[in-house]
Amino acid sequence: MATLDPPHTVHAAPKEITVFKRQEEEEPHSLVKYFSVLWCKASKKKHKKWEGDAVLIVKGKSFTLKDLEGKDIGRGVAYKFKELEKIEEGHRLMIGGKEVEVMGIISPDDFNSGRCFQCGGGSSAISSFTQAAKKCFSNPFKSVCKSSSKENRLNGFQDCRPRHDPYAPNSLVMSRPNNNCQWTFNKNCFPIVDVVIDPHLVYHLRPHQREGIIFLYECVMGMRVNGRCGAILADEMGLGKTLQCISLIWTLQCQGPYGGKPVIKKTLIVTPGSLVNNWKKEFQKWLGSERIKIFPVDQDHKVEEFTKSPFYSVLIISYEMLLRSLDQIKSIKFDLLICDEGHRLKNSAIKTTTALMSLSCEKRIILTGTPVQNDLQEFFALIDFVNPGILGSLSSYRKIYEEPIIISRQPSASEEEKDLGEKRAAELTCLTGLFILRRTQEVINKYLPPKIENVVFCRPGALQIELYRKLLNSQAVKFCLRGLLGNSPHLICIGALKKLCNHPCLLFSSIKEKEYSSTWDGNEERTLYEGLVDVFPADYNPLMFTEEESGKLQVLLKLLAVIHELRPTEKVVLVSNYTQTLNILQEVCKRHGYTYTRLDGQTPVFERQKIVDGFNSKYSSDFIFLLSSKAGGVGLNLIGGSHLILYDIDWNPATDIQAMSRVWRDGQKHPVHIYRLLTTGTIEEKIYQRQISKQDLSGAVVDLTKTSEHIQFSVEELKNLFTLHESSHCVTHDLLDCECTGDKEVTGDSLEKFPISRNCQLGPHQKPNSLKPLSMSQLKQWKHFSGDHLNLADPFLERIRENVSFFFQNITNQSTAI
Ligand SMILES: Nc1ncnc2c1ncn2[C@@H]1O[C@H](COP(=O)(O)OP(=O)(O)OP(=O)(O)O)[C@@H](O)[C@H]1O
Ligand SMILES: [Mg+2]
Repeated sequence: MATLDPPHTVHAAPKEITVFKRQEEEEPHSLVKYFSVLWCKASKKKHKKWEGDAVLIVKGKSFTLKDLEGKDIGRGVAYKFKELEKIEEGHRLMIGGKEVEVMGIISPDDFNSGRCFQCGGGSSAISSFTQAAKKCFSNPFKSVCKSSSKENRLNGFQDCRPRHDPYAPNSLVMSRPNNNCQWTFNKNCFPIVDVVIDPHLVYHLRPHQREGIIFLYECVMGMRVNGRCGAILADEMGLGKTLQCISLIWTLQCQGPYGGKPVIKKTLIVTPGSLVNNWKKEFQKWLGSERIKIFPVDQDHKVEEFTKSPFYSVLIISYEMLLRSLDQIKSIKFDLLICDEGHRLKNSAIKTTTALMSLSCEKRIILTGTPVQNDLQEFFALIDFVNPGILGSLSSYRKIYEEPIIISRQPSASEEEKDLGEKRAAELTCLTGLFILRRTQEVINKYLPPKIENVVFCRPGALQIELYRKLLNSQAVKFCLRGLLGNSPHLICIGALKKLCNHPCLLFSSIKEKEYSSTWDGNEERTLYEGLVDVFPADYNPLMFTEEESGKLQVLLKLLAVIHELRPTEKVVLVSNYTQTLNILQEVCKRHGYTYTRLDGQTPVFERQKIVDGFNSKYSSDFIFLLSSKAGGVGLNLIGGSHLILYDIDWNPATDIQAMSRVWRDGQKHPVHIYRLLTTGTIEEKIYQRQISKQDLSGAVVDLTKTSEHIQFSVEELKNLFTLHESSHCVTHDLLDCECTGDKEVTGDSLEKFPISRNCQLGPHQKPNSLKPLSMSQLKQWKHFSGDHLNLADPFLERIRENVSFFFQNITNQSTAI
């Protein structure tokens, strides 16, 4: 057995312990002890040059030395393990060629949570804060205000009063800074003045928004994590993150706790292009146009204008425009930075993130409706953006948090690994929870009208079935199922099936397009389309499509007709993921004389808000809003519509959820009806099942940027995808293990009684999330019945039943529904 260090004695003697390389000699059940130590390379010098802090872990005869970034810097097995047993504070030992001095004992709890790594590592701000807060603090007024200017200062602020009455009923008063904060931020010893939110705003605030404003205020004022001024407001969609920010900006721009001096002068709001005008509108809605001067950047209003004028205090700019005007933006001193839909900053390497990181502004807020904790790397990027360095370097974060957490989630993890991973996750949540706030939709449910959600399984038309069979018999599909051909041919097959489900004419157009194409891709696609044209009538013209050819289109038409008839003043949002499908839906609107408006990827950004406002206005004559979910999903308010029809389905549940929450939100006056149309027995059902199956959610990366190209399929899965179930009323119901035969209305418990929990990587410390996709077991709790069911209480469903094989329905806020 080799020894790493030959035994020798040094005067004043740290004891050398002989170490063996072999770890297996470790005693399995021996107690683990942890010590904080200083370490340096072994030398005989009297005055040591200590290299740094480290954590020593001793288990029986074996030990590991880790630096504060969590990296192993020494490990081995001790020969004289009695020495290890007796370690105490002040001891010096030689281990693994290093000399260590024991500074103290670390409790297993501090090790398991990872707290012991924080004191020298990235989270110093937090630990020094908690330590400082615990210490008895001398009043900064006493110590600092002895200067000769003290009296002048106090005189100057003698009649410093809060801007609004803090004692008025219902007033919303911000927390006063504690001594520690004053020490850092009130060096001039200004008297403390209450910061009170403008009663004009408070009047409108929901309780969760009041709390949200206090949270944001405390974060940006450095009151939650000492010296750090960042926050992430991750409230679910539609909870009014905009109003909370507007209230904060207005408050900080006029008031401050130190002598009443305003905290900020200029604010930068960066947002997706389609929401620039939405921000403008919200400012006007809540503050009118006089109180605060905002400057939305668009084609006619360039950043220079803002730079030159002292008049404006808030610059609203799109992410794209920000990159183009970065130099100008950098020359302006912003005191507050708000990144709306800030989930896009989850990648620290992308230009937008580096550009925003380069701004010197310390008070940074990310707004996002998407949960931030499902991917630990993305989580780090967001945290590091708002509070740079707070979790240490990326490499130490990986060692201390990410690795143990991921290891603990693997099926092969030992009890010890599971325990460590859980504790590290809990600690990470606890640290970051100081400046992340997420509330779920439930907090506003009671202010919203009922929501009636329906999943409608539409019978495919005869032509659709024939074409579907033929596609499944094609060479291309057979090759896919044998795992042959590279270049993702399955995506082409899936695409063709999805088009067919929407309408056969879409497939026809693709076939015709490819007929003349000579690329390799084209060849592949041709094998898929072989012989298909013969199935269509000889004189088939896709522009003259008939409505009976698509099961979903027939259902859609009947739905539109019944809505028009029974609710003549209500409007419909009609959503598809595809521009070509929207073209067909638009044509249908024309044919039937339905007035419509449309927003898709081609709609110029500056026109979007106009279109949205037009539709939401009570004077609008548009009956239908045609929306491309990918283009217009995020952030839009379409409360003018109270019926939302999802014509097709996306692999990513987040895209569909985004679209659905455009109408069921604050300001909606009518009960909301949501219809998700799926073609029975086809790939659409499979995609839906994939959306709701537990297995798919275990990774739970619910993210708008993930598309079907990122999804890997096994041959087994492809076989399932490429099967048509012609005899089933509803394959999804067949999979539910439900005893009913669909001939009577079956109802489980209401969905609201069923808390839904998302498997996020940080473990079970999150609250359930109401806007997450359903799971199979939750779907089983929905009312469900076949299309042949006798008494349908819902007049809308009654009208479409002829073309429908099965329904699922769930009602939220039931009291006044339908
Ligand atoms: N207290 C309130 N009273 C009435 N309406 C409100 C209130 N708060 C917000 N709203 C309205 O609710 C709608 C949704 O708000 P907002 O757009 O800020 O949501 P959000 O949290 O940003 O959602 P998303 O994540 O989808 O962007 C807006 O029309 C807004 O004016
Ligand atoms: Mg928003």
